[in-house]
Amino acid sequence: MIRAIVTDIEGTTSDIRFVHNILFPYARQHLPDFVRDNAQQPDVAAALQSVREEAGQPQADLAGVTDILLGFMDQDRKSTGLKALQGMIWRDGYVNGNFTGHLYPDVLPALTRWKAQGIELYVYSSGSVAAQKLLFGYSDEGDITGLFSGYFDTHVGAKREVAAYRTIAAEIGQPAEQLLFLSDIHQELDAAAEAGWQTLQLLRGEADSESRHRQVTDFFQINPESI
Ligand SMILES: CSCCC(=O)C(=O)COP(=O)(O)O
Ligand SMILES: [Mg+2]
Repeated sequence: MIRAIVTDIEGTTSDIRFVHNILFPYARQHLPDFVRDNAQQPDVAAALQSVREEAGQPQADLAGVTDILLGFMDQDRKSTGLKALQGMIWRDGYVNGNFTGHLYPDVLPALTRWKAQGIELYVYSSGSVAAQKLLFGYSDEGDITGLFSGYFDTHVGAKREVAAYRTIAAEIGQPAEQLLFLSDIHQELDAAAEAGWQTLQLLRGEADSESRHRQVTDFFQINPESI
């Protein structure tokens, strides 16, 4: 019996093209000014220092750390410091109405149904918890953050690491076999399965013949009672 569902965002609840064609370019465009204007704020300073350490350049000046961040963006590196800064930059974009968080049309009805069935809903994304709350708070369907009982980001570990799923299970407080992870990336599902979780792969685009996980093309095909 599934007690909680944990969902990925990019490629699962939301179109990869929204993240890569809207969010990432917005963050890239505003990053230099944001770093220059906010570097003294404690949360920004902490994220910048984390990026410097991750790059092995603890003394990098603001121009240097900005270059490091632009390089991390080019690599789509799931850096906790970069992700924190992206979330801070996206806030203005959401609040000013430049964009809303993309949701596939099947997502809200399914989440609402599962919640009504007594299943707790959580998010696990490489995007920071703040960025997750913005995407769902300013979504195409309005503020749907009330559906979620909690959010996890790379502070619990990377999404391809088994330990991250053990940590999340402990925080949710349910046995791993009663947790269902939804993701488009089979390597993330491999890690969750190794931690004892149930898994389902969302195929929103291309097929994935290397995957050993059950596959669906939308949330409507998911019945937690039959897993
Ligand atoms: C929170 S929306 C932005 C998502 C993001 O920054 C990202 O890197 C995608 O990560 P995911 O783990 O959702 O695939
Ligand atoms: Mg994904």
